Amino acid sequence: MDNEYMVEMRHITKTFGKLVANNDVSLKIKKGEIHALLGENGAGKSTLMNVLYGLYGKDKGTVLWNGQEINIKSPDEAIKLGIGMIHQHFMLVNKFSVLENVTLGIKEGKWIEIPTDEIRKKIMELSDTYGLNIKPDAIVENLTVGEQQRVEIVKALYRHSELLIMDEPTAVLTPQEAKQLFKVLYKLKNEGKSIIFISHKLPEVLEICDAISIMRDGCLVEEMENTEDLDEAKLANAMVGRELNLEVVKSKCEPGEVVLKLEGISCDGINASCGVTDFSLELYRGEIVGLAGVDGNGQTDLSELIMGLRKMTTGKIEFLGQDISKMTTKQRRELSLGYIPADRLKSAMIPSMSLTMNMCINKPDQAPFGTKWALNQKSITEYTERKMKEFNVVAKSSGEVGGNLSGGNQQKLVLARELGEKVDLVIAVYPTRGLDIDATHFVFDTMLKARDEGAAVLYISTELEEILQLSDRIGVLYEGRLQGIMPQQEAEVTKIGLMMAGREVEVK
Ligand SMILES: Nc1ncnc2c1ncn2[C@@H]1O[C@H](COP(=O)(O)OP(=O)(O)OP(=O)(O)O)[C@@H](O)[C@H]1O
Repeated sequence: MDNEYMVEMRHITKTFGKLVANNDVSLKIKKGEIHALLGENGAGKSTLMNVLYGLYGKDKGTVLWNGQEINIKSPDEAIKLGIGMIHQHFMLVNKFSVLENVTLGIKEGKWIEIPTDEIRKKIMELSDTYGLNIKPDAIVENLTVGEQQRVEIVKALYRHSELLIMDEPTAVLTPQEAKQLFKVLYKLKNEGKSIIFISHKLPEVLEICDAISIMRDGCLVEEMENTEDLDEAKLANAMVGRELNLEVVKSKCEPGEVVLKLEGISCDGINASCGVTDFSLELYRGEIVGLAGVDGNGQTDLSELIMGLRKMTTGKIEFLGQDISKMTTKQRRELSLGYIPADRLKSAMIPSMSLTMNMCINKPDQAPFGTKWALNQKSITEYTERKMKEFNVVAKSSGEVGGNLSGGNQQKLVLARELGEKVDLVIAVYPTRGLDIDATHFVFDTMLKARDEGAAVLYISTELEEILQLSDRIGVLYEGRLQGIMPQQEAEVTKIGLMMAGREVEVK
């Protein structure tokens, strides 16, 4: 008999030592539906999906695929069944072509040579059918993040996936790319395929999902159909189990002296990035300057240039009146500034190291962490545990490795390290990416607190809503240039939108 459900997970329990990441969770996914899996950071969503995909073994429970009980022991087995998973951090080999990535790991029967022409044809067919716009011979590192995600989709479809698990697929996409992705998802759904959609962005969940399951503290607490009367507040409250205050309260901006002065700074792009061209900006004490822009317009280049991680080809950088243009990154790090880089797992922390080591990583030779001769483990642990409490970092212990924390807790640890002491300057790039509502508001509060204590904050984000809520002045970055800057009161969404698309708009 044909089964209504593509997959049923029954009473799944998964523990990591004493931590119960999934506690008796039951989840049913119908054929031909987009099913949202929601929950705060650390609620257990990724763990449940990793169990389904065979990355983690379960302690208890059963999984049914098309009504048949199965026991998936590896991703290979999951893929063979028709389960595809697209992780937040893509699993592509950057130096390889799309075609090479698609075929990676496939054993084509008895073929000695891979039938390249056939595969190329098939990729082009899939790309056409689903409007993915993917060229089989393009090299992955030259593709935008949106294109790389579409390569992941092609890869899954090439392997005949019937169920696609997508872990925060829009976190790295521009609004336009997200819309394009939704079209692909609708098409897949209309063909009877199912999608599990993990997201922290409630408007898009309400826009595209048919059903919603909510996890909290490892348990599945609610399942609902996406009906007319459902709204963001209801979802948010169900996720956290209490009424949330989502208001951003800001004191009046009273700018002081210039903290950071960027005078015509430039750097070349690397890989697919556009670099920075002749960028000038003064940042004052006690203000937040929000820098809006579509991803890939030089955001990372700019922040890395300020931090001395990139070679400056023109210009001058002053910090509190001192020319720091020639300083090394280590010397800049010793100034009173906090830097939150865009890529949490690659640039902000070392996932395989403990939280204590991640806490002292920038200044291991300084108090309270140690001297140039030795680390003071006791003092590092005490400091880390105190800051973890202050910044609500939830982890088994300070000895836990960073990679085992949920995204929100990783980011809170980075904030605790960078803004745990009073600073004069904050450079934050996409600081809320992948964070749940509560953690996002924690980031907002931390930024506003730094501003109120006299820091100048450069807040770089692709989320216009956030920029409008937090900033005192708003600039737009387009192809590595400052397209314009205006006081928050004069910022209109349409005006900024046009500037983000590279249009010249008059600003006072
Ligand atoms: N490999 C692991 N070893 C130890 N603990 C882990 C491991 N993976 C996850 N955890 C823990 O299990 C809990 C659930 O984490 P999980 O990543 O499933 O949450 P999530 O809901 O996906 O969060 P996010 O929205 O931040 O991605 C967290 O407390 C996390 O620290």
